[in-house]
Amino acid sequence: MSPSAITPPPSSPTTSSPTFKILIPEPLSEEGLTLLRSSTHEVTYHPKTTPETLASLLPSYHALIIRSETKVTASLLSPDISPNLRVIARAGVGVDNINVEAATKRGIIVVNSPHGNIAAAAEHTIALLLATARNVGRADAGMKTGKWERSKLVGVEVGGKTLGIIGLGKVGMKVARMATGLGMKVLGLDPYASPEIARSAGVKLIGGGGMEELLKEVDFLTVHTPLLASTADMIGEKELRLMKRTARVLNVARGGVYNEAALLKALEEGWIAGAGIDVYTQEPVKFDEESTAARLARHPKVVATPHLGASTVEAQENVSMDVCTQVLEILRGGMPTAAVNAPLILPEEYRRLEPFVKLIERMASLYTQHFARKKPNRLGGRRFELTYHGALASVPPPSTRPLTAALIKGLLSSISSHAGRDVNIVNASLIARERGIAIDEKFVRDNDTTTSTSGSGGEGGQVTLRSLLTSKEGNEDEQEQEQVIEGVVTSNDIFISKLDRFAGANFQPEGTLLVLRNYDRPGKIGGVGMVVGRHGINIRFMQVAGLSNSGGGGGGGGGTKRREGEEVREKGKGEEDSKEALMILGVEGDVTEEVVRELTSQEGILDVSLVRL
Ligand SMILES: NC(=O)c1ccc[n+]([C@@H]2O[C@H](COP(=O)([O-])OP(=O)(O)OC[C@H]3O[C@@H](n4cnc5c(N)ncnc54)[C@H](O)[C@@H]3O)[C@@H](O)[C@H]2O)c1
Ligand SMILES: O=C(O)[C@H](O)COP(=O)(O)O
Repeated sequence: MSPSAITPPPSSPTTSSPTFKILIPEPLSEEGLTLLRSSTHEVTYHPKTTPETLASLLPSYHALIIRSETKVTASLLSPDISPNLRVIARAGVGVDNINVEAATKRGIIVVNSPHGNIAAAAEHTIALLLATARNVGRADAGMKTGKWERSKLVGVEVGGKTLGIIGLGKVGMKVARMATGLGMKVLGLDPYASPEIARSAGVKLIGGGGMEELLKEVDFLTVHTPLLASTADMIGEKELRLMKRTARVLNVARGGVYNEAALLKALEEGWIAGAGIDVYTQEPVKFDEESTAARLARHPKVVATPHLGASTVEAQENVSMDVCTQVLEILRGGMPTAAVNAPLILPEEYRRLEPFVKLIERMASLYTQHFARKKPNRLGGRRFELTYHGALASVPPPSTRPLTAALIKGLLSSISSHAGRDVNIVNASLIARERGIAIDEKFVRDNDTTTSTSGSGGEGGQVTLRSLLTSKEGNEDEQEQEQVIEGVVTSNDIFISKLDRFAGANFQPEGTLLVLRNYDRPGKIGGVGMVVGRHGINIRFMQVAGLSNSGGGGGGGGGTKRREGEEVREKGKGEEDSKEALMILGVEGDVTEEVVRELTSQEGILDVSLVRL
């Protein structure tokens, strides 16, 4: 995945391997732990951390990997308790134990493993279905205490019976397919389910408002929705009273989708025949407190398991690898594959956007370091326009959020005044709004620009970053009114093709660059070479860009405009000397302030920017 997509280490060069701190306060499969330990990061694995210990540990951690028992509350997510937290990873599906809204406000990415334990959860549902139908729990408990009970434990068959499934998502659909395989008739209720997919799995989808119809008809009921405000207590007394007295219910979703008190009453008073329960409103269930959850778990008509839906070797390996991979990716500035609080970007779509993300981030960082270095606070009050040409314009992506997030990140990464927060896909637009940075995007389908990316195999393209002042301030330099950078993606590389009024050079935006604006006269290159050589700095490459014909913004083009102080230095030179050029040097070595000062004082050098990308 991306080497440099969204969240950089704090003020560290992109080439180094930073060390972050990762905390795992719950059991996690060894595969992911091994992956984490093979990285440069510091991994703390304390699988039995109490909430109090968690609060005391969190301040120094950048990543938190949890399962269902750790409650990540708004207070744990306050900046004083978790100031460094960048990512919360849920090694599983349900994120109802994480205050996702509080995380989003702080730009903390929440990721999960949406597929890793689906088969396990569906199989466990079927296990509870059969166990409930055939009294497997009670029979086993009896045998353990020496009881040979047969007549008391006569069960029912599931073949030919009707199963109602509320929530036809990943787990629900898998349960449906398994149930039809057992010869069951399946009714489904899910306002968002696709009728075609349901039909293909042999499910009869009940239309909106069909809950009553479904409850009256089913012999078994299973719920597979997430726990949300809209699904909490979805099956309560009213619903349970509608069911057949012989019906059995299953919960492998979340404690709370059935009202536990109503369920207990239904079992005690015989409105239904039994239940298979894996999840509870109180976890772990406190048996000594005789809570409703404990009474349900102990009830003779209940087959109870202690939240084992995802507890298979295979599922735990899957979720562990899924989230650990994502955590490492996020910590190195890349994109997660399953972020809960970021737009869904399919891996193939992200692969397509990745070089553009990298290009735009570098263009924006170049912008800040070249144009705004003397007045970084001037980023606010500017409008940034991203114009996409070529492949991105011909087939626009479903979401450009990675691109605009890369813009904000690039603009702000070289100045550390964005309230200590990392910029990422989750919080980029919020940070931009706070800083008064406006962003526009345009797609231009012009054949000319695609030809400029020849060799790109159709996946290349050009991006123009144009920055405009939203309000003209009294003493604003005319050259600051509109500033332009153009960049190009070819199949393998990214280049800057135009910087301000200067084009004709194609340089790779990486490493340390010296950008010198000079009068286009002989001898300049030699003078610059002497200065950097004297300071032991190697020149990796050198490119010269001339004034572009179009002018391209930057104060109206033409190239004859001088900035304050320039005329004094150039006094006495002829008019032909005033034509400007841009020299871009890729350098290696310690470029100090002194080097920049010396270069600036060279005759005919108008301006020097030191850019680190
Ligand atoms: N017991 C376990 O160990 C275990 C393991 C895995 C998943 N789960 C739980 O299973 C649940 C489902 O997981 P999933 O991966 O299938 O999720 P999913 O997002 O793929 O599916 C959820 C489905 O619920 C539907 N839904 C939402 N509100 C609804 C409503 N009011 N009425 C009917 N349908 C509604 C959605 O449209 C969606 O199709 C989650 O709560 C998850 O935490 C539990
Ligand atoms: O939502 C889930 O993925 C399951 O409930 C699994 O929870 P667990 O990771 O605590 O087993």
